[in-house]
Amino acid sequence: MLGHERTDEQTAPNMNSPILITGASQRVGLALALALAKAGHQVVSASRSLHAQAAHPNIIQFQADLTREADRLALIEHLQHNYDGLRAIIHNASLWLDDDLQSLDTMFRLHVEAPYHLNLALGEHLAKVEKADIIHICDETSSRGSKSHIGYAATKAALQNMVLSFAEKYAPKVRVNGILPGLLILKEGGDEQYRRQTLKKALLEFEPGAQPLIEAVMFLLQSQYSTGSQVVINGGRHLKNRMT
Ligand SMILES: NC(=O)C1=CN([C@@H]2O[C@H](COP(=O)(O)OP(=O)(O)OC[C@H]3O[C@@H](n4cnc5c(N)ncnc54)[C@H](OP(=O)(O)O)[C@@H]3O)[C@@H](O)[C@H]2O)C=CC1
Ligand SMILES: Nc1nc2c(c(=O)[nH]1)N=C([C@H](O)[C@@H](O)CO)CN2
Repeated sequence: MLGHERTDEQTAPNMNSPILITGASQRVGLALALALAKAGHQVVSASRSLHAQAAHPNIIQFQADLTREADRLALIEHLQHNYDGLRAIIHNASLWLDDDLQSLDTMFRLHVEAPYHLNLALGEHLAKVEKADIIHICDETSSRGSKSHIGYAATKAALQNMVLSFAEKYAPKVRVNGILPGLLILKEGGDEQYRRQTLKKALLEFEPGAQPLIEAVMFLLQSQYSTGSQVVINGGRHLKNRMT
């Protein structure tokens, strides 16, 4: 289901090869979709919910639960039948769930199965565009694990590993890279103690918001010589409190 149809009088910028962003109904993904739209890109945003704030002439919202194969197939068909190609796919959709078997299954479907399925199905559509990119939004936690979010860190590690495989599979027409954030935006409603503890985990002790990720995406979209790479944006967290 489309949430925001462009009216005819609106200029159709680059309508024939949009950027697909998964999980752009809120927070980082929404800010990224708006930044890309304002930069002149046509954006298709796929999330379970539609968001009024994502209403922009360059943004088409497509309602999909990406843990469901049927929804992914509908999204793939929409992209293949309505556009000449794809400029990029940005796998941002994610759930940061506490550990239990059901949550692990859900996060595997969202962080691993969905990007795997969409990348395999849309590789040829990407290759139709002069310069095409796939960007996996991972998490720098994967490099060290997380005792409080074991399933989340493991599934994000799998997402990070797929950067390597798809970079080799799709070179040279499609570039595939990962972005590894540390803290970006804290969850709403968290307590002050958690906030202070989290900020202190990095050398740069502040909550940066979506901007570092937007900047990393803009870099990768214009980069001519990056594939199979990881862009880390973690405020120096890997250097804090080292056993020197
Ligand atoms: N926030 C942070 O500090 C950090 C974030 N990251 C990563 O950055 C990215 C953005 O983070 P953030 O904005 O906080 O993420 P949020 O958890 O706030 O939002 C995730 C997005 O994914 C979508 N989503 C969730 N489940 C599904 C589903 N089944 N199908 C389709 N879409 C789904 C949500 O939309 P809807 O519910 O409408 O489906 C939402 O738009 C994520 O990949 C996250 O893992 C990494 C490190 C730190
Ligand atoms: N999908 C999400 N992934 C992550 C989130 C989030 O809100 N949604 N939040 C974090 C934390 O902010 C963490 O980086 C610091 O505690 C990690 N991933």
